[in-house]
Amino acid sequence: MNARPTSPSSCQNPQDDALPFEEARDRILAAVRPLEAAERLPLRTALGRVLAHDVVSAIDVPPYTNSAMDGYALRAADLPSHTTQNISLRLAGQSLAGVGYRAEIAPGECVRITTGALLPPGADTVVIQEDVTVSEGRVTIGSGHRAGQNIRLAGEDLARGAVALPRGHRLNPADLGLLASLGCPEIDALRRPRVAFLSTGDELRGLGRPLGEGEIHDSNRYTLFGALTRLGVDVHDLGVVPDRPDALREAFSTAAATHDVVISTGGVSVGDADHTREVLATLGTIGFWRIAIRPGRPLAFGHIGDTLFFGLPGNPVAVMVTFYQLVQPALVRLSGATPNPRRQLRARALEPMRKRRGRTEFLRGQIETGGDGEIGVHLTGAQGSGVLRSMSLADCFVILDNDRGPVDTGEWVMVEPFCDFV
Ligand SMILES: Nc1nc2c(c(=O)[nH]1)N[C@H]1C(S)=C(S)[C@@H](COP(=O)(O)OP(=O)(O)OC[C@H]3O[C@@H](n4cnc5c(N)ncnc54)[C@H](O)[C@@H]3O)O[C@H]1N2
Ligand code: MOO
Repeated sequence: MNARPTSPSSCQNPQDDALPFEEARDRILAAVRPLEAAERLPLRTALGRVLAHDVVSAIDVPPYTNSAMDGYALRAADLPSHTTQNISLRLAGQSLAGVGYRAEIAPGECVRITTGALLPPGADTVVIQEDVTVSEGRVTIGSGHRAGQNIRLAGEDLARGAVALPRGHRLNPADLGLLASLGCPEIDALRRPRVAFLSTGDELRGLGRPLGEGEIHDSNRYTLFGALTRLGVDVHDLGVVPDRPDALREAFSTAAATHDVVISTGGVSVGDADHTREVLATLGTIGFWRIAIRPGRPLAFGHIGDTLFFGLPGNPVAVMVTFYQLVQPALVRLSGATPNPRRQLRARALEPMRKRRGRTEFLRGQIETGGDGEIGVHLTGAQGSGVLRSMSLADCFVILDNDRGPVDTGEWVMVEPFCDFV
């Protein structure tokens, strides 16, 4: 019996060895061993770096009990006990930020205090200055105050000996401030993954040169540069390599010798000039090379020695989708960082969406929030895997899973907002 002919573009081909998306992602993650080497860095150069150890606070934060407002510090026991009664306290002195009032406040006394100033001994409550009248060295306070109000207790943000930030945390601007508040001038960070990337393709031209017939500008090295730089890895652009097996072999093996990860784009499909897979197979091992996703179906994942190799497809949006969905999680794991869960939200499709069953599709969309707070999503234009403009306009992926068919307006879909990872 003759074999049934299959369409080359079909993803439902029964002989198709394309891996389901989740399996591909899990297999890649399982192949990654996090880096362990650490280096000591001054605090200001540590932005975006991953902590090699827990940071334990050597002090209380705040370091002393202080006032949260400008006003008068007093004993709660002196506050009026009845709702209608006023009290009058003797103004004994002042406590300013940096110059505290050291004496004990006696019953019937209060002290002028500014925000952040040390709370004098004996005081446990602050009444804001707008709520008092001051005359001839006495302060009159009405009702409606609460014992302990407007006080920041020593150690209430962070007690001495507590873990301020855990190993694996990637430092953001707030963390730099937190570490500064603990008095840490430097931290131990994990070594950054060294990542090389290159383009393959004889049609590619650099920027600033006019295009000849059949030539295009190389955009993949720019999207990858941006995405890798944002991720905080150590980035090395190895340029464009010609579509020749010997040139690719030389480029891949040199890159693998000095990098933790090598990413190529182009040449992974079945065309006559697509040599990435065969070259990878001669230099190392291929884990798999076809995934049931769109865009990004041909993707050669493997190893050259200990180096992870990602042969991404050439189409510019396929590069971005496979990078964010498969490469980036692997790089986060390699860098020793605790991954942030990616939030997926349910949104109403604001237009029909084409979808073929049997593969996971990543469409480019924009989130809209209606007056009732309901989230909707529309597409940002043509969804071809070469159309970068619709990627550039997008603020989310619309993720249509394997078993889903075409989507009608008004149906629920899942969206992944870019703010979590792009
Ligand atoms: N007969 C088949 N043809 C194709 C299949 C298939 O299964 N059977 N798969 C298609 C899919 S899906 C994709 S994705 C592409 C992937 O092909 P390659 O990885 O071999 O990529 P190229 O052919 O080298 O390039 C594809 C496309 O992208 C442009 N490109 C490449 N590099 C860059 C770059 N650095 N900057 C901008 N644009 C780039 C290139 O000019 C092509 O237009 O294969 C399909 N074909
Ligand atoms: O799946 Mo390919 O990535 O359509 O372009």
